[in-house]
Amino acid sequence: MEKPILVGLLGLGTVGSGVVKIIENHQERLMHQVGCPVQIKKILVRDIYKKRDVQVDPAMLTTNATDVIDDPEIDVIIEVMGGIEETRQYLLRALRQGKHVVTANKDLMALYGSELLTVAAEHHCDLFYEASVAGGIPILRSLVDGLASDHITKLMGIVNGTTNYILTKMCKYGASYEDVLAEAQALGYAEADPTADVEGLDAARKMAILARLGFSMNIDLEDVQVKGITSITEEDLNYAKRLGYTMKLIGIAHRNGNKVEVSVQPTLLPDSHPLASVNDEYNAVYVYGEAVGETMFYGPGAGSLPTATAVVSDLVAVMKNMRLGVNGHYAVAPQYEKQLKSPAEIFSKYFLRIHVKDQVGAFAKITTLFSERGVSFEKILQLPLKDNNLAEIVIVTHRASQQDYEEILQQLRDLEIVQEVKSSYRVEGEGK
Ligand SMILES: NC(=O)C1=CN([C@@H]2O[C@H](COP(=O)(O)OP(=O)(O)OC[C@H]3O[C@@H](n4cnc5c(N)ncnc54)[C@H](OP(=O)(O)O)[C@@H]3O)[C@@H](O)[C@H]2O)C=CC1
Ligand SMILES: N[C@@H](CC=O)C(=O)O
Ligand code: NA
Repeated sequence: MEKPILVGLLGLGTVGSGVVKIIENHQERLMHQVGCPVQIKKILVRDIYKKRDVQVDPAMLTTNATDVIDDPEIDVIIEVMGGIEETRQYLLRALRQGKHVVTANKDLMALYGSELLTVAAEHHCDLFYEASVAGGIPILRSLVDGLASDHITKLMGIVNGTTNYILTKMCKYGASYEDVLAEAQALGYAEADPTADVEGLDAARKMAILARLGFSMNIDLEDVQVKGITSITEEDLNYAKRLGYTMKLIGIAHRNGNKVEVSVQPTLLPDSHPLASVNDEYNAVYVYGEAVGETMFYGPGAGSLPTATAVVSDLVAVMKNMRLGVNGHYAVAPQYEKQLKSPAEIFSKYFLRIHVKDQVGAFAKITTLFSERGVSFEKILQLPLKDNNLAEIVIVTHRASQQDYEEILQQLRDLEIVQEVKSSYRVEGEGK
């Protein structure tokens, strides 16, 4: 029997437990693929006495990272503990000792991916991170390998399982935000601190990673415009339904030449749009390449076994490379200079809901602001509110530049007849 490849696991939570199960249950298949057994030797946790939903030999558990990272017999470190600074130090230490790394950590890869990949390359190590974006969907591998020959100009998708789960349950069943967030946490979809999910930061991190790989540009997290789902109201969801839209948290990365825009924001999609029917914790990423045209990748974006599948597949890739005596990192070698688009160069349709004083000429004043900037309406509704002196106006515009639209919003807020701008969302798909 060949000597096993020994693995050190950092973390035994939702994803770590899935990794242990897959390595145990698929041992024969892994043997076939790689030609030698694989075995987890040590596992770092915070609390070795915690009750877990996977059985491991208690002697494997440790609360001392050194026991895992500095063990000379361990060839590969799988990091599924989360966190940024401490974790970054652990992985740098592992790479500098020549250990290969597999991680599911988008927080870390979005901020320090370039540094870690550089150190990995310097030490001839693999550093794979497929699970970090869209859980079980092999999207990074598809961008790096499957679409390697193409020039990708657009990436758009649902890349956060927690918020998609929440929006699905709120839109379809009228569930309350708090209840469904608690469900998503119990199901293991949410981050340890779900603020990153609901405020759009988790999706922004994933979009930065996707755009970096897809466009071969050094896209930083701060280049991503971010808005989360916390301010979406029941009224907005009702109007969306009435107008034939579905609300989704959508990430978009788009380039025209060297000019790029990357954003994450709640977006209204026509019900017929392919992303509108991606529900629950599922994710989907639409990729447009100049030669291939449209492609779409769909699958579970969060959860124990789906995410662990991506982690263990990365482990298989590492083990194959070890056996071949090569290493093939997902290089971050920016080939194109990045230039962010200005707000005047970013175009979209918009949904706007405002409360105005129900006075003669109010409507005309509002439409004038739009027409002065050449922004026309696709849909418009005006309804009386319970307070008889107020009316609710809902507008869906045709495409407008972000700059024009934001200036219109500012001018609307300054109008005496406008009581409040209640909500505003990007609208994608169909129409001019
Ligand atoms: N959950 C999901 O669906 C997905 C998660 N990810 C990413 O995978 C990673 C893990 O997520 P998940 O499994 O959900 O997280 P969990 O909170 O379920 O698990 C984290 C594990 O790491 C251990 N741990 C955390 N911090 C430390 C520390 N400082 N020292 C020692 N042990 C520590 C915990 O120990 P203990 O058990 O003792 O508390 C726990 O076992 C994160 O980076 C996450 O973003 C990526 C894709 C999907
Ligand atoms: N919290 C994340 C987990 C996977 O990345 C999500 O909900 O998508
Ligand atoms: Na993935």
